[in-house]
Amino acid sequence: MKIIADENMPLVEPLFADFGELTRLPGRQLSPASVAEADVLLVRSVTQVDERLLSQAAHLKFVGSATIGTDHVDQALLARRGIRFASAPGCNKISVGEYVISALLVLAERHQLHLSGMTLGVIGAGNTGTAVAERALALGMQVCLCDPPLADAGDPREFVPYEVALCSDVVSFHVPLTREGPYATWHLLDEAALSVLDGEQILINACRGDVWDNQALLARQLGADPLRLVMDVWEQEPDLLTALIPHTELATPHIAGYSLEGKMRGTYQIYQAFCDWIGQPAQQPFAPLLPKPALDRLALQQLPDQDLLKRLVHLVYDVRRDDALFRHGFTTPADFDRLRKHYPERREWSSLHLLAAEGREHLAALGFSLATPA
Ligand SMILES: NC(=O)C1=CN([C@@H]2O[C@H](COP(=O)(O)OP(=O)(O)OC[C@H]3O[C@@H](n4cnc5c(N)ncnc54)[C@H](O)[C@@H]3O)[C@@H](O)[C@H]2O)C=CC1
Ligand SMILES: O=C(O)C(=O)[C@H](O)COP(=O)(O)O
Repeated sequence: MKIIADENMPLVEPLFADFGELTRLPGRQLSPASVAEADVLLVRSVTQVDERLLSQAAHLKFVGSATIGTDHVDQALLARRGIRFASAPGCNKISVGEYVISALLVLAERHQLHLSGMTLGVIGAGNTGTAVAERALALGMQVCLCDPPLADAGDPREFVPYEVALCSDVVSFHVPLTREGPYATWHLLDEAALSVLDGEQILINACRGDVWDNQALLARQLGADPLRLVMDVWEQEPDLLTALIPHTELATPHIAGYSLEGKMRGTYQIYQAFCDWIGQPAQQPFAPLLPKPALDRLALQQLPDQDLLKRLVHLVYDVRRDDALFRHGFTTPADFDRLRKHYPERREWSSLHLLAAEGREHLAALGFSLATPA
């Protein structure tokens, strides 16, 4: 079996080498010729899996994308050609949740805001949106959810219309990119939506760049009442509207989901789907594949208040690191891909085991691991 895999996927060798001949290639440069002989294709979000790419791939039987988003894959084409497709739903939802909370803690300090009591509108209440909502609730924020598809499908949670969610102090977007249908998300934040916002509001995009009209946003930022923006994703990555960057509070190169755990879970979920497809049990367990974190144990001597929580969160992951790397290291589209390829290790909060006498439920609700006294 010939397996072609994106060079930026972790764990491919230990999980897939036994199944055939493995070739690793840069995902953005995959061409019809390079995948022509493939039986199995393993990609990330930068590879457009479409008619053109698969035009010579006569033997292809399985495509796996180690990502949550699937807008880069023509799934109807794969179905027509009888090619099995698997993505990795939820694989990096914790990473996205932690990115958003780190960003909120940074902005709260910068603008002297008290998160507890502030309102958060979550647009898209699936895996990542829920991960954000749960952590924000644990910080005392008032959360409202906007998700018309789930509301229409009878999800028992309470939902508000988009216009209502847009009035929140913080509005965080977690929708898939869709261009058609009643719930299309392309340019969900357009000139009209921007016109109802005021400059005190914080807007976060950690889903897909095209969900926000970047030109309309730049026009808004150049006016008298700019918004407080946190942008992880951009229209036309990696060739983005660079003029926007100086008008953001935090800017990063599409790494919200890049915790080590999140990336590894993505490959692992594809491995599970692949094993299921070939009718074999997934032999390898996930936990032993994760390396030990540099910092894994800490004892707390006081109740974890907002300030201590902020310090704990930023001990594990501080979004300002990624913002600084991006602001200083990004000039050309190639830099965008380089920063992503050489992304420094980042662990999830659960990698830190806290020994705490008080506030254990609160720490657990945020996603830290609790250590048991020796
Ligand atoms: N920046 C990054 O690194 C990452 C970005 N993503 C992006 O985030 C997106 C969301 O991820 P998940 O939450 O895991 O997906 P999900 O599929 O679990 O949830 C998406 C939710 O959005 C809702 N939705 C769809 N159209 C909507 C609309 N017009 N208005 C409001 N809600 C709408 C859906 O009903 C669904 O509940 C992914 O599709 C992916 O594109 C995901 C992971 C990492
Ligand atoms: O999972 C998703 O969806 C994402 O957006 C990924 O985190 C993006 O990572 P790459 O696939 O572009 O490496």
